[in-house]
Amino acid sequence: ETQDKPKEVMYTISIRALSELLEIENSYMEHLKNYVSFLNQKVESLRMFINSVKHENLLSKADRLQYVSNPLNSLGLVRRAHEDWPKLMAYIRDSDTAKVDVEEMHTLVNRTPIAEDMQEALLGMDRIEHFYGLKSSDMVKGLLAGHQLQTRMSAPDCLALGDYMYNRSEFRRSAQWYRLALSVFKEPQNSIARQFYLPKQEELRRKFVISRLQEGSVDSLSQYLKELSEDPGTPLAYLKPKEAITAIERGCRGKFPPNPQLVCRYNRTTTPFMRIAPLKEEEISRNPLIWLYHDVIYDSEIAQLTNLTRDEMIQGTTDNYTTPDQLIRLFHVKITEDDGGKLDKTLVNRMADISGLDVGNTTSLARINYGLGGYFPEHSDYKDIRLYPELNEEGDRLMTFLFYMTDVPVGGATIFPSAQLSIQPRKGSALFWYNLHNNGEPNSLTRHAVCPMILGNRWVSVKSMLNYEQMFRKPCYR
Ligand SMILES: O=C(O)CCC(=O)C(=O)O
Ligand SMILES: [Fe+2]
Repeated sequence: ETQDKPKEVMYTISIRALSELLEIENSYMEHLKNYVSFLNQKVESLRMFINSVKHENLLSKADRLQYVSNPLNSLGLVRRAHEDWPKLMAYIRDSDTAKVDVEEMHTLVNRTPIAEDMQEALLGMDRIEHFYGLKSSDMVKGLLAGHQLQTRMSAPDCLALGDYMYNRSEFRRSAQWYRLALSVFKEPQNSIARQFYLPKQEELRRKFVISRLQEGSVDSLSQYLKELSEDPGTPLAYLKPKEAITAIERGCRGKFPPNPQLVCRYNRTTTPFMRIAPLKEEEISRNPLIWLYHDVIYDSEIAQLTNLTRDEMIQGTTDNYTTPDQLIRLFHVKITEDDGGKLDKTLVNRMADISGLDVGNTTSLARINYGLGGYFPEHSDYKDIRLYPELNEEGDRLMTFLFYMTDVPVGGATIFPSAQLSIQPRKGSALFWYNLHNNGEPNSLTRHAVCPMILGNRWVSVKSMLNYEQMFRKPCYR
């Protein structure tokens, strides 16, 4: 436990890092396989030894006396006791090959997630279930928001979620997960899990009933026991009023009205560049002003931008942003300063060409990778100069430019809850919006969020441009 962990210990908050954890598991399994084949050899040798010393028919005292009356038998017996037994004990105890594997496995265990990582993974699953209003019995079967995966959840997974929900006082949900754990646990392929992780079935039943009692009453005990015997797909009754769904949740569930098709055209006019290389441009909204562009970043550029090692990225948290509420981990991020690589400059110049804005000494480019159930709560990219007078020098963040570097098949939309807009990432697209009104005041309709990730590997590249640099370039939109 006390061994030093690597600097960046979280895996769950970026898919890139999770793939590293998978590599670690692969080598763990390699050593475990070696160890098992070593054990097999050992078992084989020991079995041979046992077979060479057969005493089955020496059950009575008379038989035994007869046996040792034979000097060859007695010699063998004494020699085995003197020479073979201690050798066997040493053989059973250790072996250099096994030691190496066991030590390696210890090292790998020390590199694997800390308790926080486990909590983060459970939180991610919690969001997926809650934000999208999914049924736990669907999730167990790999059915996520209408998308069928070839993966099923195990009984220990269900139990972990049950305990997690219970500890967060989500008692209806914990009861559902416990009931699911019970039913998955009965499946034959879970026999190992049964031995390793699961409390007895009775314990799970008890946890279910306690969860129900937390919100219900002892008078209804027989009803809860009846629920327990029902199919785990039957939703449990609400014993507490159901919470209303929030605007963000509605947006993430695809309940916003479809984005109005305002204009879709080839832009040939904003800058001289666009007359040579016209862009597929969609006007998404007039207030706030939002445009979406397609095919503005090449696959080769994306490959280069997303080729980052663990050491190069840091953990992004909400305290770096204007999110009001709780501190949460957002993603892994790499921030390139203004004098960053050649490719960064290319991208920044492209943003300037597309937007017609001067990107001068802009804020830095961030490359971001989201993780399991990764979520960015509602926030603004502007800070509001009236609240932060120190921004007077450079001005607030006039606009935000977002490159989508991957497709996100399920979940992970960028949404503007007040403006009721939702944009699904498409590889190579870019989203661009004004955070401020023409008079420089913040437009609160630009507050935005990222819906919890369900399926995929979400990479974006983001940059903001500051207001005062634009004095001579910003066209006045109305
Ligand atoms: O990932 C996204 O879609 C949005 C990122 C974002 O809002 C930000 O970096 O400020
Ligand atoms: Fe943002």
